[in-house]
Amino acid sequence: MSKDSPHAAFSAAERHGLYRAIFERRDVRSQFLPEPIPAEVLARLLQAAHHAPSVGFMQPWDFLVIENRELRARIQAGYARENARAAENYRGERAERYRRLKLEGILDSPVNLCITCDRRRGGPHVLGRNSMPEMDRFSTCLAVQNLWLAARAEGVGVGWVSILDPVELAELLGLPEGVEPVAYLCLGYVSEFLDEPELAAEGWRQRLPLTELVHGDGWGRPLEAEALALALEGLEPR
Ligand SMILES: Cc1cc2c(cc1C)N(C[C@H](O)[C@H](O)[C@H](O)COP(=O)(O)O)c1[nH]c(=O)[nH]c(=O)c1N2
Repeated sequence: MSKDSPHAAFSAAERHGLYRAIFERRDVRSQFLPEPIPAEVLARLLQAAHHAPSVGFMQPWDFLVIENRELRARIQAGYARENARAAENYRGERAERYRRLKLEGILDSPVNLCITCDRRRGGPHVLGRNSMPEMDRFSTCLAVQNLWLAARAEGVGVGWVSILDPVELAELLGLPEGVEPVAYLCLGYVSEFLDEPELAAEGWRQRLPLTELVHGDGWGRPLEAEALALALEGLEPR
């Protein structure tokens, strides 16, 4: 343990770097640059993803690195169809606003990555998955987040596209039975990382106050720990 890191904490500079990645990570759709991501950088991102926690150490993920433009164009066509369907959920001004949002960068980014969940991995009895079988999907999401944060530290933007028919996507990617697409991601360097989520900047939805989301000994009960309540109120707005 080093002198400036009691209780095995990181140094102040290291902590700063980690929190920077967390607070400055963005979902990127509009700011992709076409230049390729060097193989060493992409390899580091995949390694970060592979070091995510997983239920029973199941490691249910696989990573499909998708470069072929023709395949990506077919995936984007599926997006366009699904997005038109999604737009029908809105009326009037909200519908107009929805149609103006750019919600994918499938062809603008130099590479796409599909992170899948192999529900069969580790056999029928995975430690920790007996009562909550969905834990494999949640584990896969943690791999996504590891990659997303590491990418921010590397200056690489990531955009998650979920406006896709999972059955069609699985077919296009030749996924075997029992393997599901969890995250379809667009990756590339960017012209800028926005200061706030694009949906907030576009006036679609704002970040909720954290103080309203932290409860005490039960839903809706106030925090017993007064010091924590005060500390939450004292946080700098982000
Ligand atoms: C599971 C999941 C699925 C999606 C997303 C995220 C996640 C976690 N997001 C990105 C989402 O809109 C974004 O994370 C929030 O708006 C917050 O912005 P930042 O990520 O903080 O920039 C997203 N964005 C988008 O433009 N098209 C999409 O289909 C999706 N799908």
